[in-house]
Amino acid sequence: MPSKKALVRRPSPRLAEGLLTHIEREKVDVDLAVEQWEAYTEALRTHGWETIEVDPADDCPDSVFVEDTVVMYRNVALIARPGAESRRGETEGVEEAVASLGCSVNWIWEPGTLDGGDVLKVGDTIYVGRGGRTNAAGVQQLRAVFEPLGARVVAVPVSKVLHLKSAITALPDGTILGRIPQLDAPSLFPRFLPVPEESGAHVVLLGGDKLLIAASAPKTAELLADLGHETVPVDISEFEKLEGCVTCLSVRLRELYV
Ligand SMILES: NC(=O)NCCC[C@H](N)C(=O)O
Repeated sequence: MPSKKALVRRPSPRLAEGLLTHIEREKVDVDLAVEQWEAYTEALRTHGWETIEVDPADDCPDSVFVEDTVVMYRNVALIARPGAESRRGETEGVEEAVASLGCSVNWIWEPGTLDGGDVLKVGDTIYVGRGGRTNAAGVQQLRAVFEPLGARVVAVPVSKVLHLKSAITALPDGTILGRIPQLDAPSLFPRFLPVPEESGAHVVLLGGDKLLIAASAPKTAELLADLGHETVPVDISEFEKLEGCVTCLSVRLRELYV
């Protein structure tokens, strides 16, 4: 059954201590971040999504980036094993949340590591980035869970950005959005639309032609509007300072059977 529920997680008071890999640290305004998070969740609700708050994980600075903790395929959840040890404490609350929604639950086990930000679904194709956070064992375990359900898993090397979805996401028609210089192997993607801004590579599909996009990507928003999409900009500047993007602040559950 189609469903429109989205998991979100309130920012930790320790947000400003979040991990950084590819950018320099800038001061994060935690109060502003909370306001931006409220506006982000409100934008989801305005477009028909029921937001479900996972119990906060205040000791984990990066816990607001809830996308990294679980991968959903239909009603099957795969609990991640974050590549960064400081993020491992984030998964417990998410496991409880998906189990209470009636999802069947699987886990990435040691020695596997996998971050949800490395997983992009386009129809029944699941692209998985093998990079700084997701290792080969994590890729194998993801395959073992989802291929029997009919998914085709395509592994993609990622070395230039934090996660695969830092570099690309997909439009509702499956066109991949991104910037070629950030990709190790752009030819793996069959239909590719280059975007003018780095943060323009990230869209959240809200349903129909509606796309949530960062306010920091106005030229991309214009390009997408010109192609017939309706764009919904949200300011997530404080999360961008921590290598976050619009996708990583929620997990959309589109096919629950309960
Ligand atoms: N999926 C995502 O893009 N997640 C962003 C995570 C940012 C966080 N500071 C981290 O390094 O794990």
